[in-house]
Amino acid sequence: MKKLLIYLRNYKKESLLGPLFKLLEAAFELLVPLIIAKIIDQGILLADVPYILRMCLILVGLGIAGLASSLIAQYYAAKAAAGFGKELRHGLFDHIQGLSYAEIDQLGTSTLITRMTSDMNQVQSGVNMTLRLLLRSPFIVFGSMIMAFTIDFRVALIFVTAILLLSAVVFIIMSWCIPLYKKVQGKLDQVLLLTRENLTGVRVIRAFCLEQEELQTFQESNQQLTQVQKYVGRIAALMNPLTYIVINLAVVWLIWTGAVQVSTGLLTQGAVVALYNYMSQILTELIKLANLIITVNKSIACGNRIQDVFQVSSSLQVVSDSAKSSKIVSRPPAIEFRRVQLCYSQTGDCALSHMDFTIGQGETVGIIGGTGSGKSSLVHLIPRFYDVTEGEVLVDGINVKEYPLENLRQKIGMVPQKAVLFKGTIRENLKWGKKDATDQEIFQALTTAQAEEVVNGKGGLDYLIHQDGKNLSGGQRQRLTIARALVRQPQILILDDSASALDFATDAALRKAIAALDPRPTVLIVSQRTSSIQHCDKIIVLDDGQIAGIGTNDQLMKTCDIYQEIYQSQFKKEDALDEQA
Ligand SMILES: Nc1ncnc2c1ncn2[C@@H]1O[C@H](COP(=O)(O)OP(=O)(O)OP(=O)(O)O)[C@@H](O)[C@H]1O
Repeated sequence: MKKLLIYLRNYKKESLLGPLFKLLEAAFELLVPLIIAKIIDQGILLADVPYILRMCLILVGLGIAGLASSLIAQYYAAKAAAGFGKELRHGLFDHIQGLSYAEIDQLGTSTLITRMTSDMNQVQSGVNMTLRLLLRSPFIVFGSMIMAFTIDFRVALIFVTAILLLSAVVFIIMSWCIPLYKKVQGKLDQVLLLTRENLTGVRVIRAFCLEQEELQTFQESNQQLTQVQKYVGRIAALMNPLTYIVINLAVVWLIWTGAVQVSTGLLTQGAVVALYNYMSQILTELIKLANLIITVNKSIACGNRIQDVFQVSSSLQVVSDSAKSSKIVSRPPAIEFRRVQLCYSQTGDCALSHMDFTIGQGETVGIIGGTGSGKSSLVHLIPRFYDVTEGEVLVDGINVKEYPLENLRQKIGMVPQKAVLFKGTIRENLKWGKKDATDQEIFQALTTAQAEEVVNGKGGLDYLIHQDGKNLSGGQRQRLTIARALVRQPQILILDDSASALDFATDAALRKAIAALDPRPTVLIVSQRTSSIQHCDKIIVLDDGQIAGIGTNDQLMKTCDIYQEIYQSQFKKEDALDEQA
């Protein structure tokens, strides 16, 4: 958590002025009981009305000065906390963006969202409250005690006893609560995970009539969260009654001792009232301090969760110097896999092994294989979404690890399996491919992607896409994501099963348009359909993470059993469908 405080560096002035003005406010407050004592002992006792009025004016002055100091302190503390929150959020977001898929998979998106939102808010309010109360409350508590000592030594010992007892109560309750706050945030992660999965998968859940089961699972998770929250809440709720008991006993003891001292003439009535006021101030401040400690502890628990994310460093070792990556190699293969192995976890089986092949410049290569055979894993290695466990992946003759990440990814147009679009206009979405793309360039890409009619049908590039592209069909989304990748005119175009929602005719037209591009990119088409890849220059057949065959359609039909099986099963099906039609 301490390391996060670096994000306050641009708010040093505010972080200093906030607590200082709070101290000033506290100092004014500490003077009030003394003035009241004077009004009682001198003004009321001697019936000196002008003196009473003068003192009342001083009280009003102290009140106004205290209020002004408090407002200024709140302003600076809020400014520092909001600024801290903004910079920390920015820093965390930036850090997460730099992580590879492997770390993001390992952490999980739900917990990252909780850490970016709920944890972040908690840390921000912790900083705000700390700046306002961390100095003020102890200052009032010890200031009141010192003031009590200046009034009467024996009575002041009551203060010392009360403060020691109160500190013990606060300490015990806090040590009980702190570990539980972390647990609460963990349970919150689970609830968020379920919420997220249910909201994104709502159609599937309804299609399978699983609403009741999902509701049940959610209720169980929510119940667990509530139980931990209630348990912590009950312990934390002990704080106020216990502190009130201690303080009220101390007040009774104080009034008793004070009354005895007044009757023996050792203390004035005004002094007893002042001591009583100091005791009340201590009570108020200790309650604030206890709340501060609760908030700070929650913030520390949340801050540590954020810190944990910062501690996860990216496994992608990125080079910043582009000298090596820009060296000229004469007509190297566009892509080369050398003895590549990829294992997602150290213990589990490898998703890919013994991958050895080259893809020439401008070649169109199909990648086919059963479900889970490693097709997506293979193409993810090219833009370095994941790093190989063993071997090398080369682009234009250079190991992908030797490229600055941006240079490498600039070369590649990636169309992922899931067509993801963002809230915004079609134009904004397509400009993700190339920031300064003109409408003409966008329309060229749309034409190649067979998406021009989609855009025209929606009234043009200013059509507003809803979150996750919900107002578009699956096929429309796919065409737009293909166009987005084409806008940047990539050297390498990867279509990861991204034409699955297109009908055969559109799929064929798309392949034809891509083949006609000038300059012609190197194209990798991942597909489950033989019809989509059979005309490729080369086809790589994967089986259980290994290469089962490489060659053209004709070669593979003679040499690769797996390819023959896939081909025959699909063509029989398509023939049957044709007959039915
Ligand atoms: N992020 C990941 N973490 C752990 N294992 C993964 C991850 N992604 C894929 N795998 C595993 O790697 C293997 C290959 O998966 P991959 O997605 O590459 O297959 P695929 O051929 O593209 O499948 P499909 O055609 O169904 O999309 C599978 O066993 C899968 O469970």
